[in-house]
Amino acid sequence: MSDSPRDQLALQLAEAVAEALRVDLARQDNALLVVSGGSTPVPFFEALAACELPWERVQVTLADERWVAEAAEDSNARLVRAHLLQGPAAAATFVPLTTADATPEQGADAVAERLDGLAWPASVVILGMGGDGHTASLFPDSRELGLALTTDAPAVAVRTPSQPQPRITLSADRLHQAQRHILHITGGDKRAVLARALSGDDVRELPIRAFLACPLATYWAP
Ligand SMILES: O=C(O)[C@H](O)[C@@H](O)[C@H](O)[C@H](O)COP(=O)(O)O
Repeated sequence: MSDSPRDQLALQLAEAVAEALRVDLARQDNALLVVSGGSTPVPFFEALAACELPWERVQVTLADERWVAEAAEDSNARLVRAHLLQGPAAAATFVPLTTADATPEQGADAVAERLDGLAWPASVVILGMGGDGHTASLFPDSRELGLALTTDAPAVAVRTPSQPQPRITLSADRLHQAQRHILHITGGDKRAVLARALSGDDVRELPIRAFLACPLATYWAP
């Protein structure tokens, strides 16, 4: 791992997450980690995979997923398997968010059942953020954003004009069921979006706002 600010941030974040998991595993049988996809998390995944943990007692799931085959380039499950579930970390229990169903609407109930069997509240939820203030797949232009922000169902199928594929996302309610919330972002543009989010309260404009009062630890590097 290089000594670039982003790689150093990934290392810090991995150490903090590993310590949080250790603390929780000292008092419970299993600990749940919820991670986001996209490009930002890759160095964090690789740094966390190298951390010493009782991985067989760690559960990992996703904050959201594109409804594509796991072999697809833009599958978040593929990203997690390729960069996090490697070496000793391969012993973790990974729960993906897609099924063999053709659509997320058809698969949502089966995904909800899988999720309910995990060690909620999660030890840590790692959120990313897009330039439009979306997090997980809570997109400002999703028809289902209102539902995803208000339902107590664990997962919601979402279709978003700005996104090429249908997606499934953990609901805001389920994402709130965590002991620690971390926002992992990089670059000046996202820092500016976060500053805008902090200066307003319309969650539908910038859905990341649904998590700013969690409390939310932000890990940012230029
Ligand atoms: O499935 C996804 O894409 C993520 O869960 C999404 O919410 C991501 O965190 C943001 O889009 C940021 O993505 P980048 O890290 O690629 O900028």
